[in-house]
Amino acid sequence: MAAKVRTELDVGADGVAVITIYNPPVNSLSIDVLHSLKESYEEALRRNDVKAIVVTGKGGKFSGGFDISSFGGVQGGQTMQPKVGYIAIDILTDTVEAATKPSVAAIDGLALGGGLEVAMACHARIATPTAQLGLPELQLGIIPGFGGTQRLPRLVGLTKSLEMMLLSKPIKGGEAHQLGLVDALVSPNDLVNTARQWALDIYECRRPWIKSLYKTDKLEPLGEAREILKFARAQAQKQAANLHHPLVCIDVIEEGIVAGPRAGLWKEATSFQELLFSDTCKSLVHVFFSQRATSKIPGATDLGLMPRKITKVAILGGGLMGSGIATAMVLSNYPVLLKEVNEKFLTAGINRIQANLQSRVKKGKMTEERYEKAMSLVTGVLDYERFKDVDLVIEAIIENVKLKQQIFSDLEKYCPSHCILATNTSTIDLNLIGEKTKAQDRIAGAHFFSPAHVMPLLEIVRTQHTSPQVVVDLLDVGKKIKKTPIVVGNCTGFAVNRMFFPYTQSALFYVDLGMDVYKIDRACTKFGMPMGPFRLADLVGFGVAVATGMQYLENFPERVYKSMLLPLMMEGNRAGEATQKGFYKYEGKRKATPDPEIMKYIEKSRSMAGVTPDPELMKLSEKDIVEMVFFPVINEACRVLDEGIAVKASDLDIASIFGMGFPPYRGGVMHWADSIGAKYIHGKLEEWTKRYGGFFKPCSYLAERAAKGIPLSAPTKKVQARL
Ligand SMILES: C[C@H](O)CC(=O)SCCNC(=O)CCNC(=O)[C@H](O)C(C)(C)COP(=O)(O)OP(=O)(O)OC[C@H]1O[C@@H](n2cnc3c(N)ncnc32)[C@H](O)[C@@H]1OP(=O)(O)O
Repeated sequence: MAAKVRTELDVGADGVAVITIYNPPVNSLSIDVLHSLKESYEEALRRNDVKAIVVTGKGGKFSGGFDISSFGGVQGGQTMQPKVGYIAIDILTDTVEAATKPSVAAIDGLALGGGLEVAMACHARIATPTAQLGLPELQLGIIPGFGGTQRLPRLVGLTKSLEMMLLSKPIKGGEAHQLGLVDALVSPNDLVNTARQWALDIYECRRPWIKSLYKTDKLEPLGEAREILKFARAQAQKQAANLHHPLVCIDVIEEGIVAGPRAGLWKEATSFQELLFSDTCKSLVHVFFSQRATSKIPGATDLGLMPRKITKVAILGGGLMGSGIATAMVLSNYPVLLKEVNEKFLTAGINRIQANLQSRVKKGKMTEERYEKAMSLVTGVLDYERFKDVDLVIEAIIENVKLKQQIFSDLEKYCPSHCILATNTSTIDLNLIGEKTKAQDRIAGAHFFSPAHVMPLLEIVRTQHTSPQVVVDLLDVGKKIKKTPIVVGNCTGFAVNRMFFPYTQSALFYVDLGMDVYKIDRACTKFGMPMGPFRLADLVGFGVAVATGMQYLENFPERVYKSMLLPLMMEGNRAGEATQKGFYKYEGKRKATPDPEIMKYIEKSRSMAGVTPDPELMKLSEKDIVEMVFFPVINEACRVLDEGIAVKASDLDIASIFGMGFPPYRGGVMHWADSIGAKYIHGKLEEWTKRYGGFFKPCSYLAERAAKGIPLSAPTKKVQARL
């Protein structure tokens, strides 16, 4: 097939024209592909030797949907957009669905977004059991724009279609068949032939010729439909109050039900166009590509290295982190040796893995059989005897430098010479940990986030000595255990915790200055954080927060605010959620209630700090509070970039979303910062430095970019010193 041809038309002796979509890697629907689809259709409709049409995708993938990489060009005005409704109405409704010849979609692999919408415009759909069908457009800040909001409810009913669209959740071929979205399930080998026969059967009136757009049998009666839509609106607002596009999606569906599908198509087309230009869409598309870019690492993944096979993993420490990591590993079928120092701790560790897996069984995410299989992969040990054939060790013991140094020198003795020696430390400099070993090139960080089997981020840390092969291997393990990896350089706190630290630090500072704990948390959650800094401190536990604070104090004394609030509260047996009391009270399961009792600690902390409460702070709006909490985070993110700890700004966006819970629809911390502008951020930090001191001092990277008007995310030309 010539590179320019985007669909291929092949007419068989049976009179069926097979149109194959071809646009690797996922057969996305660029405007070129869509034009070519229209031309292929017109040709098939013109030709007398064609009775019926089959649409399919090349290479076992129907289509991954509209070409997301073209969004930027359209948003920036560099690419011309087709007129409103051209694709959904002119091509898919008036050419494909209204054709005088029947068409059948043959779906293998993916039929997502626009891909599924093309398939739904056909008169029947044949799929393989493993095919994925869905309308995930909302996760990109848009709504389905090729008729999906109208056809999906008519094929599977309102409730199921809302679930699929609002949660951007694809379904497998089997479920699609049960729901009626797919007419038959066949193996990949039989797919196109079955679809050909089906198309001929429709042509010869042996099967019904169905136009999805005008189906009504699956639609709930109007009154019931309105109730379902009302409930969906309430749910959408509850889940993401800052998001507008889910509500637009519901409105568009409603229009089709109330005013008819053609009116629905028009409303869909105009709304799609508007949403494409929204900040939410720009941010979410940025996140889509940034997430895929995290595993492209200069000096590692561009060297042509193949990941080595990791057959056996050992984990040191069966505490919360170690057992979580072990759970993540066995869930992806890695055999795990779990090492502890005594029987009691080992049993506790294994019990934690069991509990993690059992909770999946209870939620219906895992069968008992899978559970047994996963547990059979865990072997508990008390010494290093069985470490002679492990390929990867992950140390997950307490944050004690001396102990870690001893362990790493033991590991060097007992593990084979190719074995990767990784640590899950969240803050300690890797060069310190590896100080007593010679295996410097095999030492790396594999920093998981708690709970490790749930949280999606994996921070892979490399020192100047870590070999590129080790980075490639860890990226591969990360992919296999379904984590989003970011590769960062070595320093205290690495990238994620370095950014995280000022989040709580600034909040503690404002409390000493007179601001209300709960007001700060509320402003942050309204902004879109899953929890504010104080609720988060409760969750992490004050012990961990204070220990981390000490590491920072040692390494970055000039920008650590020495609040006494956490130590004071710990003295009063308030150490966070685990002790049932922290900044909040915890009575029911995880339910946090504000507690006026904390005032006595706050007053003491304020008097020890010797700061005078600032009455100006009481007048701040929620927007101001968010800026005061997050601008120091941006400042630190800039330092992390400047020092070469992170390779690119978009990695920090992903780190902030997956590691801190920063709202993805704001695009991550650096993307958000650029939407505000370096100049404004710099100005504010300067103002606060004058008023409150050095904690806020803007770093040189931020100052320079603000002065020159360069976006904070623009690539830095500096040599990446740490990588
Ligand atoms: C008008 C319409 O209603 C609007 C739309 O259709 S919007 C698009 C709706 N479709 C989607 O949201 C699907 C987005 N894609 C995905 O979820 C996943 O990529 C996938 C499930 C298709 C494949 O996942 P996976 O096999 O893990 O591969 P993944 O690494 O994600 O993607 C492979 C490559 O295809 C690219 N890609 C995937 N979907 C794409 C799309 N719709 N457009 C352009 N490129 C796409 C990725 O960027 C990646 O490129 P890279 O190799 O250069 O990094």
